[in-house]
Amino acid sequence: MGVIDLAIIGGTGVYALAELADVEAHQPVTHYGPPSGPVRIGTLEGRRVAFLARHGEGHSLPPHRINYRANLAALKALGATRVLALNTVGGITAQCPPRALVMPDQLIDYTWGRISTLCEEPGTDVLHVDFGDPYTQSLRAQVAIAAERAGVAIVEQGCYGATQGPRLETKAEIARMKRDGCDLVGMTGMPEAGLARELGLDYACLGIVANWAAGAGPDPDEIITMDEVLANVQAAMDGVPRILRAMLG
Ligand SMILES: CSC[C@H]1O[C@H](OP(=O)(O)O)[C@H](O)[C@@H]1O
Ligand code: HPA
Repeated sequence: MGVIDLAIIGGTGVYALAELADVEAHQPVTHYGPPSGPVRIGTLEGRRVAFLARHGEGHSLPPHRINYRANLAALKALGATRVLALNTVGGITAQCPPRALVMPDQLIDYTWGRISTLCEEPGTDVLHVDFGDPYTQSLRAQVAIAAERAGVAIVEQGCYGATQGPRLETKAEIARMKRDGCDLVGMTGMPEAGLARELGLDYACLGIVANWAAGAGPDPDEIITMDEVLANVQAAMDGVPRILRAMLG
């Protein structure tokens, strides 16, 4: 098993990485079960890169049904040590408008009922990992430098609020999250980040802002549609391969 220079987890609207060459599909089954779909390993800028679609390539898994443990364990078993998570998000604060790319440095977990740790089964070691900075600072720095080199604007700070979904939030929930200090809202940021830490993986998140969160935009009564979400993700994704190339090149 060779080294993987970078593993990418794609979220809503990002089901493949077209830039990868010489792609091979791997179907690992982990101690925690199978991941969301095949892990596709190919080359980019001459480096080995893995890609996994978090919700499955046909987007068949809602956020609370994703086997986050299997996804991360599969990437690790295949040789990944650093993981860049792409997360489609709603923007809550003014610096996070639709189509912005935002790399959070903090998160708040509002999810419930998900398996959120490796220490579930009897006999496994009890882990109390440090999580004060939930994203790996060195990887965040690499992404920031790459974005600058590539000339792609990203917001380098923010707090990601992870909600349970799959429904979107109420205006009151978003107002509370804003008071709590959240800049972004998504449904998959946890337990993924916590599990990555337990597995000893470097992990950072690049949030792709797809919409204003409920009540947060200039028109507080705007209805959030999947058409809007997917169109904005597609537009904002334009800069992501350039960032990846600059990270790897
Ligand atoms: C309105 S789309 C909601 C859906 O998109 C995000 O997924 P991901 O983080 O995997 O890109 C969000 O968390 C929800 O799952
Ligand atoms: N809320 C939660 N998750 C999301 C949103 C949102 O508004 N947009 C994209 N993913």
